Amino acid sequence: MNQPNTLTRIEDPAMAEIQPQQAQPTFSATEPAPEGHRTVGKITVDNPKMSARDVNVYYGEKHAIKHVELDIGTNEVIALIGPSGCGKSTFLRTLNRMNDTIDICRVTGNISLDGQDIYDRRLDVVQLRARVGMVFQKPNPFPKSIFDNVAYGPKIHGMTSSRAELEDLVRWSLEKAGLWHEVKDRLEQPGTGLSGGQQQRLCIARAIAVSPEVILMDEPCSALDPIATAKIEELIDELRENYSIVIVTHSMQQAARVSQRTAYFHLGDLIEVGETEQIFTNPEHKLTEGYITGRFG
Ligand SMILES: Nc1ncnc2c1ncn2[C@@H]1O[C@H](COP(=O)(O)OP(=O)(O)OP(=O)(O)O)[C@@H](O)[C@H]1O
Repeated sequence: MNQPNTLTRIEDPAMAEIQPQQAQPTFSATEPAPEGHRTVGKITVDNPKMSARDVNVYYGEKHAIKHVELDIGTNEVIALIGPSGCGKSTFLRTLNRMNDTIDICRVTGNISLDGQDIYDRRLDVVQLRARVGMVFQKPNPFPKSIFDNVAYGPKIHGMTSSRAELEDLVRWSLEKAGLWHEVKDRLEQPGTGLSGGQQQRLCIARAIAVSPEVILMDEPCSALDPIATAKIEELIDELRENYSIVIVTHSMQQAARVSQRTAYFHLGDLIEVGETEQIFTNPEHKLTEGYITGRFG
């Protein structure tokens, strides 16, 4: 799908030569896309895990997400990028109904997980959030031991039938999150006593312990130093084998390192989506280009 062409068609070949220079969008970094704007690039994938169609989010009168259409592929990492306030986190939160917790927030449109409408009233939101887990910007371990942080979800969901099974699951999750060797001798100590990077990996272990299919990450490295960030990025790459991952990031380098597809948001519109390499080397839309070249944002 292409953006609406703002130019009149130029048939004269001599004129066509100057067309690229004239091909400026009618909108700027501070203006919303015009009514009827359509996302540039391919919003669909061959093997979607989740699909968002005509998704709108309102906070009271504020229209924060506008007619967004996007597939989340199976076993892919997709990065959501864009200037502050463009709606990345809002869109991310629609994917596991975290917005339900905000009174003034209203979501319209359709979001499905394996073809099932996640906004269906009969759907159990607790189950949904186990299938679509979330890792937040600031590591937020429970005020419990390292073991209990990970064991909590499996216990509530009745996932294990014996202490030994639970211990195996906790170990597996910590191994998957790349934390086991650092904590195996202090499982009974508080999770809050770990370093920031370790706490974030603990939160990832907690998310994967309940066997999610999708993991939403909202700027998971923004509170971490470069070494801890590198570990989380490696982990994201490994986790992709088993999960679909949607990551909001302010770091374009991070988006380029960890994701296969990138979606660029601007004032609530999904402006462009495509293969990460293409978005960063050859974006089609002027707004995407403006953002990735650092002209605004
Ligand atoms: N709880 C809320 N109540 C009212 N407005 C909100 C709320 N949360 C977000 N908004 C507004 O919705 C818009 C999108 O916000 P959102 O946090 O999704 O953007 P973002 O792209 O994730 O920004 P940032 O990169 O700064 O985190 C902004 O204008 C914001 O002020």
